[in-house]
Amino acid sequence: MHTLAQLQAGELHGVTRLQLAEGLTHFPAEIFSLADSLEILDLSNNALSELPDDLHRLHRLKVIFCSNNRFRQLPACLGQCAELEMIGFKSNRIETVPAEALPVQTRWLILTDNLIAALPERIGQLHRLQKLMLAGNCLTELPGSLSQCHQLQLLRISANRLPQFPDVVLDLPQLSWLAFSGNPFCAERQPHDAFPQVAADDLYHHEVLGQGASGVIRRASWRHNPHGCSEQVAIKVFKGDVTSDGYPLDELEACLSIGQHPNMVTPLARVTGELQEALVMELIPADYLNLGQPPSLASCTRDVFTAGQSFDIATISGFVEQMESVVAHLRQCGISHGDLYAHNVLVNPAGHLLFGDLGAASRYHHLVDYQRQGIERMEQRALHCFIEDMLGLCVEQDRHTELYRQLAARLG
Ligand SMILES: Nc1ncnc2c1ncn2[C@@H]1O[C@H](COP(=O)(O)OP(=O)(O)OP(=O)(O)O)[C@@H](O)[C@H]1O
Repeated sequence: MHTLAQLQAGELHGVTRLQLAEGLTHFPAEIFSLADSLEILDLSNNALSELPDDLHRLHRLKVIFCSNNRFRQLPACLGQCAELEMIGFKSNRIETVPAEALPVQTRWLILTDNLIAALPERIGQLHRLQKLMLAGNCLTELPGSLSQCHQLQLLRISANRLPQFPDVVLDLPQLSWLAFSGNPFCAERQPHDAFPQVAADDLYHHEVLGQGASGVIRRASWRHNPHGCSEQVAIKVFKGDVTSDGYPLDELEACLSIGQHPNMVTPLARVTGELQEALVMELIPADYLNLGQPPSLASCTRDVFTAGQSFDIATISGFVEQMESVVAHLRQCGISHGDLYAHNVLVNPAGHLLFGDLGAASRYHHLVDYQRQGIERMEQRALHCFIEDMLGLCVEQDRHTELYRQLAARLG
């Protein structure tokens, strides 16, 4: 994080990345003094509603974040920025997306949590678009031209007003991660009356174990254990706000719909009588570690892995087998995960895998055959990316084994 004072004093000369969050109501003109170096501009968490028309003078600008501001329109000046590839305007009040605001070279467009009712057909000209985040808007349809975005791999359209499943997404040859829950065409959430319920004061809440976009997870133990669950459990208290994957309540709905599988964390009980929804689940032992890290700005739609991380081919084959088994289970439940990534996978030293994060899950059992098949093809593509990533982590001496060849052959 930088300060306006540093910028005005000329202390930031030569920086490639600038981050200012000081309640700004106007774009500070001093930013132009960084034009020869600035590549990433983060003006999130201010009170901006406009950007200067001559923003293109920042001629190296590749990434702009303006989340949590007061924009009502996506600024048209973005379209003039010759190098701009990533645009993030989450949680503004954007109603209008002018065609000219979208640079043709855009790879990653984030418009989550705005008031957008329609997107321009221009979107079809964004031939490099890989990631498109539209959850939490007022969309009633998607532009037909979206079918031209042949590079699109990840799409979020949850929590909108789509009256029917947008068939246009079925034509996207690379689409692998789709989330669409929380639209009028979606199946209604179920009461899940048969699912075990507990009262909030049945539990002691302990330390925070982690924090996802949709809620906070703590260790918990029982004051009163009506269903005879394990003594130590985890509790996720869901936040109310829409996330980039959709509504937290749709995540909860998916958790309550998946039953049990050895490679998923078992949901144990729902907490009733509280203002916020909460779910009690099995506590993941501390020796489980994340298999991958979420994509970087550069990798965009693909996970990144820790330098030096490697596995023998038998372990990798075990990961793939377990992952396939969960995907098949979810398919039987009529749920697409929508975020099948190694960063949502935990593994222990014995090679056991746990697949988590149902934030982007969508129920699709009620859709027609060709739509269901299209959705299953997408999840299959995500599985291929997972296999490809795992093979990339294979130790050198196992790269000529039969097992490696068999897995690689499945990628086609
Ligand atoms: N059952 C559990 N037992 C122990 N720790 C857990 C459990 N569930 C989640 N956690 C911890 O909490 C973190 C957040 O989990 P959660 O599934 O909500 O979000 P995420 O998938 O990591 O993030 P996001 O939803 O933002 O993509 C996990 O990375 C993990 O460290």
